[in-house]
Amino acid sequence: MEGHSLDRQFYVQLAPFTIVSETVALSLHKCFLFGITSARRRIIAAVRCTIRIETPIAKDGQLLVSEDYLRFLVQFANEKMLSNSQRIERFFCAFINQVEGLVHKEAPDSICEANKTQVAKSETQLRPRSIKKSKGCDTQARKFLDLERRQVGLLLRLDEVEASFFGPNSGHVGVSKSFCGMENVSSRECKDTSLEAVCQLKLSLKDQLTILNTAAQVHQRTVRPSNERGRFKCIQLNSLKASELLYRWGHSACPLPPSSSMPLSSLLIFGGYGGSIKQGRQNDLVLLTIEEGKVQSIDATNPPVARMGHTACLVGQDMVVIGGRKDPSKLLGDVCVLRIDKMQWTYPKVGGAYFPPRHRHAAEAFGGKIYVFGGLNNDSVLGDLFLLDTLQMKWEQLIFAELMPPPRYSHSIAIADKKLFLYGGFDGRKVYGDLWLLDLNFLHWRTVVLESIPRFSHSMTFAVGHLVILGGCPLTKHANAVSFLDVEKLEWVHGAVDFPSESFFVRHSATGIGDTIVIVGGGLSCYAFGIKFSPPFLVDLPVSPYFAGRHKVKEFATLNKDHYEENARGVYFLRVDKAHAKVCKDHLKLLGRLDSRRKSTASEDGMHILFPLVAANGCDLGAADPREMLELNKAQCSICAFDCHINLKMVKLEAGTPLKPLKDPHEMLLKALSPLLQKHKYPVSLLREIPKRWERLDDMAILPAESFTSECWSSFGPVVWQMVTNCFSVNRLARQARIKPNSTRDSNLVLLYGHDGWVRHRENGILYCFDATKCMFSSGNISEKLRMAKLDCKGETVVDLFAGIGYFVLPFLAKAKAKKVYACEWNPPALDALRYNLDANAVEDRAVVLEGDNQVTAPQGVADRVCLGLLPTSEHCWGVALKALRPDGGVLHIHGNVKDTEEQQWVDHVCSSVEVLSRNEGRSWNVHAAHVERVKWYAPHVRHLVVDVKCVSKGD
Ligand SMILES: C[S@@+](CC[C@H](N)C(=O)[O-])C[C@H]1O[C@@H](n2cnc3c(N)ncnc32)[C@H](O)[C@@H]1O
Repeated sequence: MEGHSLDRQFYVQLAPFTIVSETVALSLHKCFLFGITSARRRIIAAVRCTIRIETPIAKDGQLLVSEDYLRFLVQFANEKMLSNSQRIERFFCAFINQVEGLVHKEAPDSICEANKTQVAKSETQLRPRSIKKSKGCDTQARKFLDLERRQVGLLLRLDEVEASFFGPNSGHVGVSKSFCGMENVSSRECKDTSLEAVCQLKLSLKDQLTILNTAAQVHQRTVRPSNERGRFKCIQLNSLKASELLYRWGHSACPLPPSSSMPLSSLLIFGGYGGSIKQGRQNDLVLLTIEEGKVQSIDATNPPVARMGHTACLVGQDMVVIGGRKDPSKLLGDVCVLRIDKMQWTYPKVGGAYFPPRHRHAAEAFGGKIYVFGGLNNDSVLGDLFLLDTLQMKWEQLIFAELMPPPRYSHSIAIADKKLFLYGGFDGRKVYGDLWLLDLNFLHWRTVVLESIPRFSHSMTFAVGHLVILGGCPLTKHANAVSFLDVEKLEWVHGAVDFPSESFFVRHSATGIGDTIVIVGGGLSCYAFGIKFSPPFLVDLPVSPYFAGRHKVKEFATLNKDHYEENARGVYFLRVDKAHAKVCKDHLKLLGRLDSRRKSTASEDGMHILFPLVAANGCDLGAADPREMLELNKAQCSICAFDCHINLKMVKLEAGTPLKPLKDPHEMLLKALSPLLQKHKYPVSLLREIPKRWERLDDMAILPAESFTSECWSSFGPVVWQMVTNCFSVNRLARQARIKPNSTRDSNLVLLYGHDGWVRHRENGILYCFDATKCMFSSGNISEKLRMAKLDCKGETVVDLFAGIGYFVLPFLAKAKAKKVYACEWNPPALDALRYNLDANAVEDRAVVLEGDNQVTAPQGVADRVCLGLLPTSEHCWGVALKALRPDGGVLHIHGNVKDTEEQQWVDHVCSSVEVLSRNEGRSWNVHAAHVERVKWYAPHVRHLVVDVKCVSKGD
């Protein structure tokens, strides 16, 4: 910042890395950039990172912060800048590898080492980083890329562009104007590569696209799949009229089976980001008729909000759209249904479990149900599996005993042969190349250990008996690679598609229709110039010798066939005589073996009860010995009051009774966790540590203190906590503990899963934000907060001697409309939260925060009302409270924990003590208990009481 006169408003801004690049997210994750940008007349000094913080540092020529602070910021920014430059170095090293490959037309691996030396050399030449002035522009030279000299570079121009990067390693490419300029100089074989010359270059859009296409060529040449089985012809559909309607990404594409109204195979494309004139999120429908090669916009009544990153599945005559993102701040969790025959959108009411909003999830329909996995919910990467029953329009969350796929987004799922395949994705750090398989009969996950390449934002579709995987990030590996997974043999084969060089398949859609794959949209994002979309393509598979003659296992018409019928697989029941039914049921429940989604039933002879069993770990229940399976050895039988000789029999009923959705999280957890304990040979008695009740604060479930206390639970790693958070539909998990009996009443909450304990909780229209691991929050006090909120405190001054995070201060101000509240508090985390909450509820102008011991800080003679919300007692502060009251009296709200047999004595004791204390203070007041509020049970036989003590001047 040296050298700038501070004549405008300056900010130090810690802002998100707005290139929003998947490259950047990968290779520069959590990196920082520091720079000064000028936006109109405002100049911003910015440190870019993943969290946005903006600090004004100067205004109208005046520094708003101390020089020391400014120095600290600059030093901080420089540190970030340094670590960032090291990351950029690695990024450029990867880039130059690609460039060398292009220039030498060699495989890049062979020159990697040479490049490292090259980069190191060019780096020494290019340092130090000084600001050079050129005519008419203020330019800071950093590094640059000169293809002829094979040097890496980046130019930072402060007057036009902040800084951006050109990255072949992803679906997004950031190009700074200055960088393009350098590339442009090179491609035109211009000898003058001085910085000044580069700065003065003005690029046309055509030049910019040339740069992008050059990058594409770099990618194309790098792909050489090892076990390549063929190259596939690709027909570009840019002859299509109005094909720019298909220039979009993050959209959905549903194959429509031929029908009387639409006799030809077609694709129905919905939403996404694109647009030929003005780009943005879309809510339009486009029909692509494959055989005719026709693209047309379709009108439908009552369309939903525009979105991208949603899913659309075909169920019968309905296209069911789920979720997506309306804009960066608005995630959607809605279900929109398009009646295809009427082209009419409807919005059914969806019941069942809570389905958290999300985008970049994956969904697939089967048997009238839509399976939805993962996605992004703001910063939370989801790993849940939901099932939407489109007949009943009900969400159900499926909970799994075994390991399930870790959370991710931009992955893909497909269903074939009653198996759900899940592949790839990204969790913000790791790119996944794992393939998971969910058996839809037994709802059992397993991983398929196969050679596969990590990727995300790719596509997966079904064609010629294979799952076909195309495109995705990182681009260097997948630009034209296509992978096939034989769903019967679970074998991979790889091939390559002859795409034209300027096509990029990231966030595109690929739909298998017979032996053809239809690719729509996708592209690359460029920071400086927007998105370059790919034209639509058809890939014909049977031209490859590998696939020629292979039978088409699934045609798209059958794959997408609407079959609502309930899965009629056989279901195993445990038969037990009626006398032992209850104890058997309890034991099955405890083991998590009772399939509570099915009904128990009486046998035909009326003598027995049949309990439906959950299949565990894929074991064949038909072959299982019921006694062994239920761990009914002698010891167990005595524990669970089982008669060892009880007659148990396994019975298979061919048609399963209809599934009832699992609702109770306790039941869901029993089902999910008992096989885990069994597998690791832990005693089933540990299941008693699974909580039956819990509290919810924000997206955190707070479990009772006695939950999951055995060490075995944490020994499983995060998997158990993930299951529990899935069951409660939350992202964080904590275990309650008794509030510390210290003077600050600290929280003892243990965070079991999640990043931090900061929660936002809204109650009675008031926002309470605090760190739940540091500050207590008693939801049992809600009645008292409501009571205080209902008081009419207009014109009153209130003193809260134990303000905490603002439990009562906020109701007094926001609801009871007190004129002023003095808030005494001495605990720093509570003070942070209190100040935040006053501000967040816009009542800070009527609050005075008094930091420190209330014995010292409390005001005197000002209050109409004093609140003493401390447990177990606030007796040591009654004197301070009396002094705070106005000379003519007022009301004290005195809290205390009181034995249920001693309530009246306590009230009498409070009143007489207050009277004595007031007399000692020289006040002449009548003291009486105007009301006693029973707030909650604090412990067995101990109540949290509040007595309203009225002190009235004797003269009144
Ligand atoms: C957390 S609230 C109590 C809320 C609730 N009624 C309860 O006790 O269950 C009590 C707050 O008073 C604060 N506190 C206790 N003694 C104090 C003192 N002498 N001066 C200022 N703050 C005090 C604690 O730091 C704490 O934040």
